[in-house]
Amino acid sequence: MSDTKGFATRAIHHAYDPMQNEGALTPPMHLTSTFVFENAEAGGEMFAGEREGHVYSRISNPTCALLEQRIATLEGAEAGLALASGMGAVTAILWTLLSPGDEVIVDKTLYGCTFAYMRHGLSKWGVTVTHVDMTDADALRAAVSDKTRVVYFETPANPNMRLVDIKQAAEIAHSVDAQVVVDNTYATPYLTRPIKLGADLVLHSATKYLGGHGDVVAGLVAGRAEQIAEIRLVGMKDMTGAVMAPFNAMLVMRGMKTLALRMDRHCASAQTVAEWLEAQPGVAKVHFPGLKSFEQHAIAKDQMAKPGGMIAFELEGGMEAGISLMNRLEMIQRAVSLGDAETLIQHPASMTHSTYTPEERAEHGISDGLVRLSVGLEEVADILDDLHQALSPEM
Ligand SMILES: C/C=C(/N=C/c1c(COP(=O)(O)O)cnc(C)c1O)C(=O)O
Repeated sequence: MSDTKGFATRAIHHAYDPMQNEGALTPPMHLTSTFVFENAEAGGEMFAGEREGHVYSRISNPTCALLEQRIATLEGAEAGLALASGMGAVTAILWTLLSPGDEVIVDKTLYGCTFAYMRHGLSKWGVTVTHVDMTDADALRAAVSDKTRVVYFETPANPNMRLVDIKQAAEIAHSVDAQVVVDNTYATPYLTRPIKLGADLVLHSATKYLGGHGDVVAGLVAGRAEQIAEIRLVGMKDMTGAVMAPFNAMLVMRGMKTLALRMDRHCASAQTVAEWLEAQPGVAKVHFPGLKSFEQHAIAKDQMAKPGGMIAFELEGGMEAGISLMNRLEMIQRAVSLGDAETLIQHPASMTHSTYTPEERAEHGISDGLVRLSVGLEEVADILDDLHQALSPEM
């Protein structure tokens, strides 16, 4: 399938020909841990990198290889890499790129475990981690130096939705030859393609929108072929071992076939829900890229094809009101993760971002009252009804 076809078509057909696979419409799963060499010399040549082919599934696997080609084409990258989880992707990249004495500059708001890895993992190994509000270009410009190896951020940021201008951040990072690593989990390549805007590497928790059905934990990376090969052989094979199982690759590929369809629905419903929430008297603030009140609304309109399916909001009654709202919901599920068919709600301060101390949460813009909503694929009227009854207990 040539890369000239549209997004949804490539998500379904790219790099797979049924007639090369016994006519099977869906790709076969290679549930094998190892691969046989035709002779001893061939085995030696493969280990030496002198011969193409699969050696062992902790290095590569044909089912994962097809998924890697799919994420590469959707992100507009040369190559892709499939890993066991989003954190597998984060750690495999950064262990490969960074050495003691290096500096990584990260945005002020990161997913909780990414924050913990940066703050309590990398920094133990002599890497300096500096948090910067990357929505402020002058702050980023002032922070980079010749010791900066990586500039890292999420787009939008989990959980408060802050949006970094990718093109601008990449220009600043490249002015000191730093690598730009963007976590595109929230937007997906359907809404934003960071490589087109100057990023060097893109990563995903494919657990989320790409898998899209709450049935797999997985990670993906996309970027230049040479760099992906290095992350595969160093960060994935040796330093983390965070490899994706072929069965999980099948689940993610199956999810990706409907990514465009699902994102259209997530975005449309989230816009309706965000506007409804903003009009409710008990709601103090709604953070959603599709709202005119959103701080980086102009960047969102420019950088995102649609505003996404994630909303963060705060109630007038703060954390107590947020917890009570969550406990009164009947259809919307109280669960972490995001990007599923089911609408999910969670409380970052005590759940996904509990890795931050209260002081760190205050410093990083994660208020105790913040509630995070992953708007699912149910009828939007049913989502609104559930929120309405939970917000107005006297009903
Ligand atoms: C429970 C998990 C949540 N998030 C995860 C996550 C990861 C890490 O992805 P794995 O969970 O390792 O696939 C990486 N990058 C981003 C922007 C994420 O949101 C959550 O927020 O609810």
